[in-house]
Amino acid sequence: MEEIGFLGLGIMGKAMSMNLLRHGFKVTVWNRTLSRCDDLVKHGATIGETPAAVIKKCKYTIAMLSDPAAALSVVFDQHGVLEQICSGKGYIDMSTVDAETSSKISEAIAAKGGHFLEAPVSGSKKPAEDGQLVILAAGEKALYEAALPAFDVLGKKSFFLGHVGNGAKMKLVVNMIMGSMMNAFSEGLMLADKSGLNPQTLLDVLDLGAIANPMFKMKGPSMIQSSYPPAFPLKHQQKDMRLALALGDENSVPMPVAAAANEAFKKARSMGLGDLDFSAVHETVKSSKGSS
Ligand SMILES: NC(=O)C1=CN([C@@H]2O[C@H](COP(=O)(O)OP(=O)(O)OC[C@H]3O[C@@H](n4cnc5c(N)ncnc54)[C@H](OP(=O)(O)O)[C@@H]3O)[C@@H](O)[C@H]2O)C=CC1
Ligand SMILES: O=CCCC(=O)O
Repeated sequence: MEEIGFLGLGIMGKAMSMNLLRHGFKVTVWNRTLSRCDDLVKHGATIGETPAAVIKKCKYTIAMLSDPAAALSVVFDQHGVLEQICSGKGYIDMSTVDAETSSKISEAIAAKGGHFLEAPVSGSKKPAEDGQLVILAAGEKALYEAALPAFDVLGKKSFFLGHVGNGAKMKLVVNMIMGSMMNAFSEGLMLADKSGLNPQTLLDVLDLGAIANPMFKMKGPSMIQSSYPPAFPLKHQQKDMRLALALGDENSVPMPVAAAANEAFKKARSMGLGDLDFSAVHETVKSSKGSS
């Protein structure tokens, strides 16, 4: 595969672009805070001064950005993707955004003769480092097939879900379920503790039963210690809950559990916990009245 551009070197983007470098891909990177490129340069990456410069140099460019506003800014703003995208060049946005944002980007890129694929991912920092992501792609099938050599390095499984928007929707449904589960898990840990049970024993019981899952196993011990090192920032989970609830509105789907979970994530953000891991929502349960 030709040289790959990579825009956005946060928790996920840094891990993913490092993985591409380790597997022999030539990678040109850009990040809004340019100093974040330094580590990648030490591992063989080249720096692009702007998103447009990266697009000009590379046949394919991946983006991994915070949210819809960031994804749109990198494409539409001065020195953005649109200034250099053209026929024969592909843009693959792996950020978690809503379908409308993906469609706006897709239409603008197509109008310039470029090619677009949305490909949000399931899996957090460690699966990104280990190339074990689940890739939820939608858009131009030919670009999906061209991207497979990179996707095979980045993930353990790739899905092609049809037209643009389906990848975004699938990702938001998955994260809505995950955010709702996290709140139930947090309340369960608190209930066990406050009713005189050992929360670690609860983790052991859960891990042997029908609801055993990697998230509980990985996050539980840290939550018991009130430790929330950011693998998936809470502010992004709350963004995903907000976008998922909007998707529910569009489709007249009642989602009272997700709405309650979103309120807890919003409360956590108001407590200044947005940059911690999304499991820090546990602090909102601990801070509730009567849980001194
Ligand atoms: N962390 C996780 O477990 C997972 C995250 N995701 C999704 O992946 C995306 C990235 O997540 P993650 O890496 O954790 O997030 P981070 O907050 O670690 O990184 C966000 C990236 O977006 C960039 N950015 C933010 N705002 C702008 C802007 N206005 N213009 C240009 N660049 C901007 C940041 O640049 P700068 O360094 O300058 O701030 C940084 O490169 C998000 O959509 C998230 O929902 C998906 C799966 C798992
Ligand atoms: O969007 C991030 C979700 C994190 C995960 O899938 O474990």
